[in-house]
Amino acid sequence: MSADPVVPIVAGDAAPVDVPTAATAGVGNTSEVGRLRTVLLHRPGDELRRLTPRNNDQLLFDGLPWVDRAQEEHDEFADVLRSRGVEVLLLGDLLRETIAASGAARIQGIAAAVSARRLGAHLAEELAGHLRDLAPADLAHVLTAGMTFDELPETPAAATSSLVRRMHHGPEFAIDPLPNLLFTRDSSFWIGPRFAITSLALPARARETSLTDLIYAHHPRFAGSRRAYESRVAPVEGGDVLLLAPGVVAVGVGERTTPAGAEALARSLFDDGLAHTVLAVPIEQARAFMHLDTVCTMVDTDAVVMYPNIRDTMSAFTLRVDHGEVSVTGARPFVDAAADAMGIAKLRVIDTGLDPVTAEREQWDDGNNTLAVEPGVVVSYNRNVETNRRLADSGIEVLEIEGRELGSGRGGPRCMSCPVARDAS
Ligand SMILES: NC(=O)NCCC[C@H](N)C(=O)O
Repeated sequence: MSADPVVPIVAGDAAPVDVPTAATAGVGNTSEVGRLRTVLLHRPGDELRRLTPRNNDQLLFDGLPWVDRAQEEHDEFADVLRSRGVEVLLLGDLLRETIAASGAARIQGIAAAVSARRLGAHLAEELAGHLRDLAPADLAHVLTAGMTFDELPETPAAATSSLVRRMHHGPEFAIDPLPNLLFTRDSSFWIGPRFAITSLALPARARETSLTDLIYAHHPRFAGSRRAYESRVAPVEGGDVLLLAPGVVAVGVGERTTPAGAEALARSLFDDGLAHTVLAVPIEQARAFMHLDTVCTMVDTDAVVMYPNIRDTMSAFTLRVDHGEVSVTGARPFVDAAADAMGIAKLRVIDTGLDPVTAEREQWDDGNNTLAVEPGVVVSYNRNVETNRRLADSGIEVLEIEGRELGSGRGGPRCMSCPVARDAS
């Protein structure tokens, strides 16, 4: 496998490091706002049709989306990105192609989905055998939408010899669906020329990474790409990871990413020369603030939009490496720590000036969860009228999309996108 070519970077007051550039054409990402070239989305499918009033909380949705309408909204989102010259990769397509191209990927996906703990060894083996024979599109469907006991293949032996099958109710899941695949931001991210497979904190999402993992490992599109961050020990979710500038990474620590996860990620990025500074940003352990990108996203090379109600309290610990030793300093105000690490005089916080109640409502509806397609141009849900108006008043171009149904999963444009390639900003 080829080594990553390197370019020296110096940012802020940190020691210069060599940050690798892309070794594989069409991948690589060192910024939140550089012109977006390629992005990974997931068009929501039948996995959303699995949501019921009985399981939506556990599956991390706040309601039951109208699925056809959610798909239309998602198509509009993808079209807005395409209209800006962005190549849109769809996870469902990549999954199908990967399974078609690689027997190892097929086995890997099945192994992660079929649990002997739930099904018992006998039924698990039988189901795995059935899945191994499915056409790629059908297997991809099972891996994303899951399978109920009612949908298990009929075999004479299973009807008589599987207690598990006899005792489970038909609509229960033999394989859980993955409705949160929609939020491609969280299960992987690209940093420099490499992809990182994250480690998702909650059981409802844990299996998502088995799919991103097999796609990056086996899809021909990513041949030659190398992995960053191998640790599965502690949770790290992509929504908590912001690439503030080349070599400077902010990591939210709260409901999902833990201190151990942030530290493991930092050490791994330092070891691979992918970062010289990591800012660990404490965020409240609450559903409304589940990831750093629910309260703060970059809208320009030196500007963020931030939930006003935390603006004065957001802080950061600074992690750096010097001669092989990691040092942790702070905590100090996030904007100051970020500006120093980025080597800029000031990190601008767009002044949305909203009253606390409007701010709280629009934060809940992902008003601060913008996706930049180039510096100063972001995608946002249209329902966040006041936040979007303030962004526009500050010179940020806002490309509005409908999020009435998509928003029921509690994620906005940044959550629903995993940039694979951006220009340097
Ligand atoms: N980066 C993000 O904030 N992603 C949104 C994830 C929403 C999903 N329903 C979850 O609770 O994990």
